[in-house]
Amino acid sequence: AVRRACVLTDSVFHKLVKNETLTKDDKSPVTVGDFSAQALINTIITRAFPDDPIVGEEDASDLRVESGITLRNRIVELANEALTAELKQGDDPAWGIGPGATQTAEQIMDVIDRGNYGGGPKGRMWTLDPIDGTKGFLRGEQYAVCLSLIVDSRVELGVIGCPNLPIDPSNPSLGKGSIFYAVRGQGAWQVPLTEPFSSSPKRLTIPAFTNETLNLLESVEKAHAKLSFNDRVAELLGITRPPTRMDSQAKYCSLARGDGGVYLRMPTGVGYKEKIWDHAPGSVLVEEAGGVITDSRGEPLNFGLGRTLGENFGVVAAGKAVHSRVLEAVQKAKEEEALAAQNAKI
Ligand SMILES: Nc1ncnc2c1ncn2[C@@H]1O[C@H](COP(=O)(O)O)[C@@H](OP(=O)(O)O)[C@H]1O
Ligand SMILES: [Mg+2]
Ligand SMILES: [Mg+2]
Ligand SMILES: [Mg+2]
Repeated sequence: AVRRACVLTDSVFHKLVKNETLTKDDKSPVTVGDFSAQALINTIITRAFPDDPIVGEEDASDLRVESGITLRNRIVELANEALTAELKQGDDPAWGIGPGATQTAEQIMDVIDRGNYGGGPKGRMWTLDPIDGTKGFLRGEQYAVCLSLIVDSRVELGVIGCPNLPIDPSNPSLGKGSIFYAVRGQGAWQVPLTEPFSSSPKRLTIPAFTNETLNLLESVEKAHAKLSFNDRVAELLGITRPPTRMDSQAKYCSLARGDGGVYLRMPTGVGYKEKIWDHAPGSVLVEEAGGVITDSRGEPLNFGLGRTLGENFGVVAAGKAVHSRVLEAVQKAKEEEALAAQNAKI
């Protein structure tokens, strides 16, 4: 499902025109690529696991009204193109894909809305972010197709497709496009996007870092994370390498294979709650690569609270040894901030 969605989103990027993007209520963008990829993946999950609910980022309400007709028609066309594309290794026609698997507009809208599940502490559920890092996607930079399976609040499986991420940053000639995946207890792995089943998977482990090699992975978008706080944490840790900024859960993939040493995402203070689909796949990937992921207090992320992670204390992910040092630096930077705020009041 993730491979097929990556092919879809990559082709949408090359065909995207200006009026194919909507601005959601929270001012964030969503494109025909996000909607059609959610239709595609929800179709496959629904056919393969009919009883499983899905917590998906997008919903079809804006497409069901008069003003959404042009966008809806385009999404139906793109979703059907992706659904009916020829079967590849690993595909099963029972999943509603392959030549002839066309759906009506009504079916496409309904299957997008299979992502409306509210989440919660008990039972099986999938999380889907059809395009994570939509802003990166629109810039032609990093984005990711992100899927996870949660059972009783615990992430058991994470799959992250990164069409624009170099396969090996130290060897650019290998090109771009990988799928990263982890099954709880079975390790973290990387396979090429083009041939995910016929190549031998590469096992990922977070390497040891020194102060000279350590660096931060952070958002490109200033509205998504408090980057000035990251700078102070880096300073406290004695980090000299500049941070690596990239959109999406490609940051978790980069962390899992050692391209960067710490993923730090602190709230910007506008009351935004982090969404479970933005962290569930990445969290199991990092843990299976030998890392630790918590909020900025050192508490585990709770995937059983609903569609969000609840009150926002940020996210800290790193290798085991580095993680405890980062938490200390984060506490120190928070204390400094509180002190400065107090002094400002006086
Ligand atoms: N104010 C905010 N604070 C933190 N995250 C935010 C935010 N507004 C939007 N986001 C989330 O940030 C995600 C992208 O993260 P990153 O900056 O790491 O690329 C978005 O995912 P989508 O692009 O799937 O909507 C969105 O869910
Ligand atoms: Mg979005
Ligand atoms: Mg997202
Ligand atoms: Mg998204």
